Amino acid sequence: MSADTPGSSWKVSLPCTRAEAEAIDSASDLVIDAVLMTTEEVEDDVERWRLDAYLDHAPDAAMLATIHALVPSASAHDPSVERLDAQDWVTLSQAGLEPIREGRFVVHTAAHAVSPPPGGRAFLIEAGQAFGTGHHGTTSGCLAMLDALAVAGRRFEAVIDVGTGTGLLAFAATALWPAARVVATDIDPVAIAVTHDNAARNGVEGVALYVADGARDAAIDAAAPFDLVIANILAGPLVSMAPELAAIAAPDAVIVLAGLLETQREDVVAAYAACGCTLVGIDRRGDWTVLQLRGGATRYVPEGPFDPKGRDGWALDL
Ligand SMILES: C[S@@+](CC[C@H](N)C(=O)[O-])C[C@H]1O[C@@H](n2cnc3c(N)ncnc32)[C@H](O)[C@@H]1O
Repeated sequence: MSADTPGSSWKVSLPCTRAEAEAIDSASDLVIDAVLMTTEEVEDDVERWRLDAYLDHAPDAAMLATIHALVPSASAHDPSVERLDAQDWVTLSQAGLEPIREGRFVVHTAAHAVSPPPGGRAFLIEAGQAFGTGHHGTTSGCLAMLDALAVAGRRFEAVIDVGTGTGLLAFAATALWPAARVVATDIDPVAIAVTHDNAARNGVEGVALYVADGARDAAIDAAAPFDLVIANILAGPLVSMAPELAAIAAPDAVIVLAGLLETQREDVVAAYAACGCTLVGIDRRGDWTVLQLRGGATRYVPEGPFDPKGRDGWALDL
């Protein structure tokens, strides 16, 4: 869909559950001719979310059915369809995205440009085809954890951000540890293209970008080991990737994991413990939990064949 055509646009809205919103936000294979935005409608009621689909054409019955199919819990609701006259739908879809501040970082859209705090760093990240504007607790929790590591005086030489989305966490790593080699990967080629554009837009240089499923990739192997491994994906893929992420971690590496609910923490921690990693810290953001682990004293060597179970992520019942 052309993202830069001002003029009439349409908004289709339906209620949804948090699980549906997370699935939509995280889906890497969703093909739909609309920009999808999910919003928590009622603070303190995690189940009441809303899906807004922005289109640059009037939705036909097939498009309405496609949008409806994304939120089965709303099967009894008629979608609200609103025509937004002579406005730029991209700006509209981002109108609610206020800048977020986390540690020394501020993340903003062009519609809400802000200056960085003193000694801080601002990143311009537009909402669009990749996940990671900083508004989600998993991303902001990772930003906070990275900032806290720097405040504590930790230094890293080689950093990898697996499942980079918009590239934001990789960019934060380059700001905190300018001398580090930084690698950012995603299974979704669109996310890597978005990260490439975001790097240019933010003057970030030197981040090596790879399209890869997890860490089983020759280019990642060649760049390993990493003394900081970041992965904000989802609990299912994180569990299934434990051996490969542990294997690319240097001895005593810091591993930051997010995308898991607090209720999934035990399963994720157990999967990494089986690969020699120890839990050293957590940051709770509502129902979401960010983990900080330490890699084993020696580099982990995976046993057995690669097990892709759980790669579908959000559908996995942990
Ligand atoms: C929840 S988003 C996080 C994006 C960003 N890192 C952030 O913190 O905002 C998860 C990202 O992981 C990517 N992803 C999902 N499965 C993956 C896999 N098996 N290997 C690599 N990336 C994956 C998705 O395409 C998506 O961009």
